Amino acid sequence: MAPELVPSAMKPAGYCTRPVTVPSRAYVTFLAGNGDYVKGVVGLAKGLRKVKTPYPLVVAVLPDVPEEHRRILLSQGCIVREIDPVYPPDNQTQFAMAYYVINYSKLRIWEFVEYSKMIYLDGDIQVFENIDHLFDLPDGYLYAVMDCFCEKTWSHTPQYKIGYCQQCPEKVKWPARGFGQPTSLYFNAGMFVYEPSLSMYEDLLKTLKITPSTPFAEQDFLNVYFREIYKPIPLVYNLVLAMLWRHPENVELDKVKVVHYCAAGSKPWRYTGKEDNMQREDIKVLVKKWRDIYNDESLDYKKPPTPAATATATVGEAEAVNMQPFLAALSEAGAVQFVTAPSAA
Ligand SMILES: O=c1ccn([C@@H]2O[C@H](COP(=O)(O)OP(=O)(O)O)[C@@H](O)[C@H]2O)c(=O)[nH]1
Ligand SMILES: OC[C@H]1O[C@H](O[C@@H]2[C@@H](O)[C@H](O)[C@@H](O)[C@H](O)[C@@H]2O)[C@H](O)[C@@H](O)[C@H]1O
Ligand SMILES: [Mn+2]
Repeated sequence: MAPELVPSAMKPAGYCTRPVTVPSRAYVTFLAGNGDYVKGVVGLAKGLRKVKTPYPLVVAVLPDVPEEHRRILLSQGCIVREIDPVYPPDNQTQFAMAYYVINYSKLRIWEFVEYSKMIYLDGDIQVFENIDHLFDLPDGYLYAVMDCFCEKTWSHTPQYKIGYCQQCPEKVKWPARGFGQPTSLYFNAGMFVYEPSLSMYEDLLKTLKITPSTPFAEQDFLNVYFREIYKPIPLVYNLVLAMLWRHPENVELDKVKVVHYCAAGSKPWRYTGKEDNMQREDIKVLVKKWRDIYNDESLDYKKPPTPAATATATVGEAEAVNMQPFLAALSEAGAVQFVTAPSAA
């Protein structure tokens, strides 16, 4: 994006004449603990390199991430930023997964205001095709892919109990009576496009303090907080693996750009094939695709040459994407109203 110049009419006397550069963009992920998720983040860093994005990967690490893991991430060209944990208010909630309590710390990424726009990706996500064009989506919204309510992890919810899922709203309709308002569109918080903002960051933390925690932890919280400005984007940007067996009619696997290895047993770096659905051919193919990138030494980060040489070097030409057809297609997708970019005029 060209640096913004301040129009001369607006320049008070003695105003600095250097161009005001627009803050930059980056991908961001979250790493906690000293376990094997660091492999997920290394895989993500190499996958982003493979699709030739010019934008860096920032890794928000909790204090418990060991020095050795931080060194590995730095050696893979990541920007490592330590964050303090964020804890939800004490209450007796039963999280869908006990470790979800650490995921509230994801909220710290709203504080990364040196970036004008960021794409958050879980450490168990892989980007197989360039998605840089998402950075050009109109500001003022949070963009993410709709989740699925059909896995057992949702058995605590009313929608699961009646077999309702937003992925197939016609199959079992939300009952007119007795169930209150239908759940507004609900996104998977493993991937989203957002704009860091200190005021929003402070409000998020203030709001969290008075919000009882719920089974899907920060994902539930983010869905409530952003319900007015959430804009769904197609599932090609975050294939929650359960969609393959829950809603195969909604999935065109060869068009999928981003895969989210969130189904039980699907984390590629510890896949054994023993859990339900893990012997499926498509799962085996997707795990191998992830492992091929992770093991590809040609995708390891190479320190750029001396500054003089880097003045001209390009990190890799991500193809320029004209947003209009993409946005028009989103809206034509029909199922849900997608935002369209304001006309160029
Ligand atoms: O021990 C852990 C658990 C989770 N995470 C981070 O938190 C994210 C959300 O957890 P997870 O992806 O396991 O949730 P799921 O999407 O599978 O529900 C992960 O992708 C990691 O980025 C981590 O770093 N260490
Ligand atoms: O802390 C709550 C987590 O909730 C979400 O994971 C869930 C959700 O996707 C369900 O729909 C699936 O059924 C389930 O398997 C999966 O674990 C996010 O992916 C993760 O980033 C994080 O926010
Ligand atoms: Mn995940």
